[in-house]
Amino acid sequence: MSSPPSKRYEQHRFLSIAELLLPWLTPQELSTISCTCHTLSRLSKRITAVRSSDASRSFEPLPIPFINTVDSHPYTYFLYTPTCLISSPDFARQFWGSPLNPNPIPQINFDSFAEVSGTVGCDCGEICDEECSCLVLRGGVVVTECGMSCDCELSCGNRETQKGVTVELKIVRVENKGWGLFAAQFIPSGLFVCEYAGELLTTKEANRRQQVYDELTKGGRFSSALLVVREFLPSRKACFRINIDATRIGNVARFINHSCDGGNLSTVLIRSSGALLPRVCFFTSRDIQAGEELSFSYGDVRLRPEGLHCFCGSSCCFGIMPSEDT
Ligand SMILES: C[S@@+](CC[C@H](N)C(=O)[O-])C[C@H]1O[C@@H](n2cnc3c(N)ncnc32)[C@H](O)[C@@H]1O
Repeated sequence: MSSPPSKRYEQHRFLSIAELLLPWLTPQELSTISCTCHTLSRLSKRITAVRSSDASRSFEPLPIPFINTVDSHPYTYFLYTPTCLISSPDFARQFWGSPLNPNPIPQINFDSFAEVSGTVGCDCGEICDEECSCLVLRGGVVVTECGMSCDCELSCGNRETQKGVTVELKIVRVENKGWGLFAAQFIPSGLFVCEYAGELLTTKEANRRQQVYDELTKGGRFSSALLVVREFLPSRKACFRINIDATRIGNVARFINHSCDGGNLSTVLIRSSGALLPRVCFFTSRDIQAGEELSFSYGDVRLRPEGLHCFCGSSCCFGIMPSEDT
């Protein structure tokens, strides 16, 4: 007769299974499970520490930590995507914060919707130069990059916004504003910081969600990140609109707060060869020192008495945040 497994073996097996399962849990679920025994409580604490050390969970080239000296929130939970996607109900959880495997190979199914089949890119070879047919400048700013239909590699110089977040950033808890995105190094003017990534929505769905978010915001303690960007013709008529919701699925750009003076970031719509839609990208509009908060203007201020109070602190602050008329 074989002897029963030792207590040590049972404990080891229990821990191995817990280490595989717990990184899939939300903070609420982790907190509930951590009440059940010391082992799970210790493991939950280690997962929380790993999560706070990198909001990007290795999707970006550099870690982007949460720093909080204001209250007890260690991090905000959301699903990470480095670029926009069309969400599906299957994408409901993401493995995040395993102490044993803190840098899993990120797996996201980048939808083929994004590619326009049959388009022709450049044929420069591995690396493009200023003669590249994909390169389009508007007001000195590159607005068209190489893309899926080109032969060049990701290392090509005309793909500046496709390499993820390459400047050091941190997410800092700010009095009255929740989290904010901050520079953790000097960033010169005109440099790419990050894309605004999240779920691409139809205007109908964006309107529906905005109403839900407005209601939740009234209850306090809820922060949404639904961005609407419009492109205008020289006649000032809007010709294109893109709705990106980073509230549930997004990237670090979801932490950028509003500033009434326009902030220190400018928004540029970048198109790339073969891609169906442009991407909303943030570039520094002036030199930014290490430790400065990054911000941009959320849009026209419509002074509504029920609008959120603005704490941007700029000398031209309107006192109320712009409300997007979606
Ligand atoms: C895209 S999120 C920015 C990140 C957010 N602070 C957080 O903690 O997740 C937008 C929300 O941040 C807050 N926020 C942004 N800018 C603000 C400002 N200037 N003053 C007060 N709250 C601000 C509002 O709650 C707003 O709905």
